[in-house]
Amino acid sequence: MGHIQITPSILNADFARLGEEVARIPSADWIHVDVMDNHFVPNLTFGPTMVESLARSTDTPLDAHLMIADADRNAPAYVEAGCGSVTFHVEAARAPVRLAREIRAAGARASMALKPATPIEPYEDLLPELDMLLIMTVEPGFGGQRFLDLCLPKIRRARSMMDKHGIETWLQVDGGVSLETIERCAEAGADVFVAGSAVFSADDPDAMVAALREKATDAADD
Ligand SMILES: O=C(CO)[C@@H](O)[C@H](O)COP(=O)(O)O
Ligand SMILES: [Fe+2]
Repeated sequence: MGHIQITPSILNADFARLGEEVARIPSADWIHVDVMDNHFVPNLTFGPTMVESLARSTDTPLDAHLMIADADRNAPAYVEAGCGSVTFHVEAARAPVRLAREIRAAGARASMALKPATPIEPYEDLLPELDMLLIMTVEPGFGGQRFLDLCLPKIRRARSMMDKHGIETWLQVDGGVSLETIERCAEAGADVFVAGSAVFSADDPDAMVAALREKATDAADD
């Protein structure tokens, strides 16, 4: 398991003041940017041009979560836009191995996401091709949804597969992560935590990042 990292999602931030919003969370390890195309998910956010501007406005690396169709064709633009990590959904990729290799070759960390109903087992042999696996803990598309406990066994199974293969792939969880749910995720083996509404609805977002980090670290150490 890697060290605990907190990656706040800007989905619930004020899009008209994104630079200032990101500046409110200096202790974030990454900034999680949710790209939605109103096709793969029923919601629309922003594309590579805006992501490129955001990348230029902060020293914190960007973690792009692409909820877009035809990931094979569309994902490389987010490496070019300056993201340090690019996550595509396996449900939207025709050739996930080729795409992961392309993202790595272009200079970013390659990551693959699974929706709650997508099993991990068919992808076990593919894990060494990835720098990170994202297990969604809500149906992708919206912030502020309730955490799905039914995803916890999949997180445990993914962590044992990684241990079995002796690989350092990070295991990220995304959706409904809060002070109430983060311990369960860390105990199950997650080490990278996306939190959107928990961080941006807090009076002090950076203090919330610290509180989430402390809870996850304590749970992972137990
Ligand atoms: O990818 C998504 C939603 O599809 C997430 O990144 C959410 O934006 C996280 O928000 P919260 O569930 O933490 O409010
Ligand atoms: Fe996300």
